[in-house]
Amino acid sequence: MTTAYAPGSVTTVFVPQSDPEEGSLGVSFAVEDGVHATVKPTDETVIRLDGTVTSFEPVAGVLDSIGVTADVSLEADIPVGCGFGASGAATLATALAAADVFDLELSREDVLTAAHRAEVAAGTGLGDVFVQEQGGLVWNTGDGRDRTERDDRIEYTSTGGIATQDVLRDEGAITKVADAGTEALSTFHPGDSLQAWFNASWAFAKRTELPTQSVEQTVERVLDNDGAATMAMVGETVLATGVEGVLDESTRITNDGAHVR
Ligand SMILES: Nc1ncnc2c1ncn2[C@@H]1O[C@H](COP(=O)(O)OP(=O)(O)O)[C@@H](O)[C@H]1O
Ligand SMILES: CC(C)(COP(=O)(O)O)[C@@H](O)C(=O)O
Repeated sequence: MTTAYAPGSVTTVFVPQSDPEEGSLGVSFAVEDGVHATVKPTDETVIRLDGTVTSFEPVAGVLDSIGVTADVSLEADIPVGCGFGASGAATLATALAAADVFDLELSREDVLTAAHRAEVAAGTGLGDVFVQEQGGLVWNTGDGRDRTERDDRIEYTSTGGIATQDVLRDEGAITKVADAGTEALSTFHPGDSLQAWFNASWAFAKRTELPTQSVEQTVERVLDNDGAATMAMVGETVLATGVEGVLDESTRITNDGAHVR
């Protein structure tokens, strides 16, 4: 058996593209907490999340696409379904571990492409795995993907999940995301402070109408404490910078990409 790890990632702003092959436009960063996948060859695929058997469409899909069946044990340090890209991290870590344990002739690029296609096919992600593969702050504002290393501390509170599949299938929501996202991305400068970018991201998030009341109230609490905050796309999660001890949890941007352990 082989265990691989992929960091979670947070998307602040995104703009879906009509051809999903290269991923969406947007600004995301990888976080220290992620998903560990232990893969053992078996006759029939079984997927467990933190010890409980579960269906996990992109994980099952990536195994299918590379032509193997396996017992997959996922351990998540991040909440699943809350905008930390747990689906992408689980899929990428599973693909990396499977390529290793089955001794497949797959390059890292092949593994990444398989994980991305499985995420797109399941409707659970549009580009998270490209961020998780490399780590750091990763953006694509229309001129291709670019990356910088950062180690900002982030506070967050998750109050619930939002199924990414439901949002991506909602044409009205996606039109608002694309309009507001395109405008926000035109103001992105990689050297700017995270505080400035979170403020721009929150203006984007409000225009998408995705923030719930609980997200709005939590963002207000951060602003009242002189920090900046925004919503993780797509989950009922608030991310904050420039505050200490205001939200429940903390993590950091990580510059380490996914790897076999
Ligand atoms: N216990 C669970 N809670 C939430 N999602 C789960 C669970 N077990 C498996 N899943 C799967 O995890 C995936 C979550 O994907 P998504 O909504 O994109 O979340 P995230 O923002 O964490 O990537 C879905 O494919 C869902 O079926
Ligand atoms: C915004 C999103 C589609 C969301 O995904 P998740 O973190 O899985 O909720 C992301 O994958 C992206 O491509 O920018």
